[in-house]
Amino acid sequence: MTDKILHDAALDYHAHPTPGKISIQITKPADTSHDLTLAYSPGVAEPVREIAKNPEDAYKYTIKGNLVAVISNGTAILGLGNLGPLASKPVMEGKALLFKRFANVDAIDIEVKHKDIDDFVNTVANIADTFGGINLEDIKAPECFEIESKLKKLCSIPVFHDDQHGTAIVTTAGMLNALQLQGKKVEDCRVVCLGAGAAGIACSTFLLECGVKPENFFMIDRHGVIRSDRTDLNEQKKKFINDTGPKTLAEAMDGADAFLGVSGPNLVTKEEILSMAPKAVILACSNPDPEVSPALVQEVRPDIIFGTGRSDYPNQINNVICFPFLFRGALDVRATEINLEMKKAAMNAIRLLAQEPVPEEVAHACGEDHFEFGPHYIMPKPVDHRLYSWVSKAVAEAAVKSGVARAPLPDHYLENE
Ligand SMILES: NC(=O)C1=CN([C@@H]2O[C@H](COP(=O)(O)OP(=O)(O)OC[C@H]3O[C@@H](n4cnc5c(N)ncnc54)[C@H](OP(=O)(O)O)[C@@H]3O)[C@@H](O)[C@H]2O)C=CC1
Ligand SMILES: CC(=O)C(=O)O
Ligand SMILES: [Mg+2]
Repeated sequence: MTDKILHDAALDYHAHPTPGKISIQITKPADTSHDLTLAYSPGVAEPVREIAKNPEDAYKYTIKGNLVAVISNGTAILGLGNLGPLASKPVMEGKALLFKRFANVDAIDIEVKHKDIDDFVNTVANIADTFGGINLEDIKAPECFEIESKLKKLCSIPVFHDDQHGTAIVTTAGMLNALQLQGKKVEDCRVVCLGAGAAGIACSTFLLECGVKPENFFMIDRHGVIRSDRTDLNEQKKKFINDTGPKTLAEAMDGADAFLGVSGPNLVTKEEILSMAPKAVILACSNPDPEVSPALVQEVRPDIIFGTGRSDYPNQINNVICFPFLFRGALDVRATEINLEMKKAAMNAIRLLAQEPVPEEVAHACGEDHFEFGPHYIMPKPVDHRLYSWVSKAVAEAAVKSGVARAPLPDHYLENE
């Protein structure tokens, strides 16, 4: 598809037949005066009184338990930058669409104008009880770290910054699978991460948690490798200081086994790709335009396993493969938070599902005849219905096991055991 055709088709899709991508539907009869007596006055007073006595009853009588707020301030919209809250609305509506389509989670977008971090935090904290969970989205670093940490303390429902943790879960699953296919041991690999923001810091933390050695790991921002001789590092970046040699992206890429891009478009050169180790891995996740073009990598280094954040190339590495299913599991057991155990469970479920035989209908939905675990299929497709049971169940079980569930595992998770 040319850029012009995509531009026109995307605008047409968003504008027609009704503007936007989501709407609200009613779930109870509202046709007769009896229906209205129950739905509104006087009947509605009964659940009001019950919830006033016992706030947990909000889960019983309202949509709360299946409702997620997708909240942004528009400071890091995909890889497009700080374009403000209103411009982020199509992305947030998109996340709501994905929540509903893939995991039957009702989600509503909220775009927040604010003066400072506390203004944003107070706005979100003051409306948090409406929802069963909060998905923070496209909030730039380093503010996102303070925002998430303050909100976690103030809210009794899961607060999850998707660009940090959803991205960390999918990139780690993709990286581990790709390295396995290339016959490389993660603990021996030299890994480069371009991007030290919301996604970069969280992805790097998770990769180190899952076996990458700190001495083999190079994080890079606009000013080069994160090293101790830099005077401009924030506290999160300082955790990734590596003084073993490289100062630039080009130096770090020389001999690297893996590259993770969570930065911006077209930042990696042909020479840098050529200098990577044999059978390397590149996950260029910047949206909508990756750090390096798939065509270039295919042309100069066909031995490299390559993934992007987009759905129109093989190996989509995008947090859509995680967040709908992760929240499904968390909501199903009324988890109070999304902890490390739940994130690891999601990562492993995604990673292992990719190694299973793929139903034909999944391949057909993606315009292909067949998918098989290999260089062009390292991750499950978002349309794979098995993500619902695999990831949600793993997350719910981990929540119960780690003591953050307020409800038992629902029966439907136990049915296939
Ligand atoms: N595929 C997926 O699922 C996801 C992809 N992403 C992508 O990751 C990217 C970053 O998102 P996010 O972390 O939320 O944004 P942030 O604004 O929090 O972080 C951006 C990071 O990228 C670095 N960066 C930007 N431009 C350059 C450059 N020219 N050279 C080197 N480093 C650069 C910044 O460096 P500095 O610190 O010096 O400013 C910063 O560390 C976006 O493109 C986004 O689309 C994000 C989430 C999910
Ligand atoms: C996918 C996503 O969340 C992003 O690019 O910001
Ligand atoms: Mg995002």
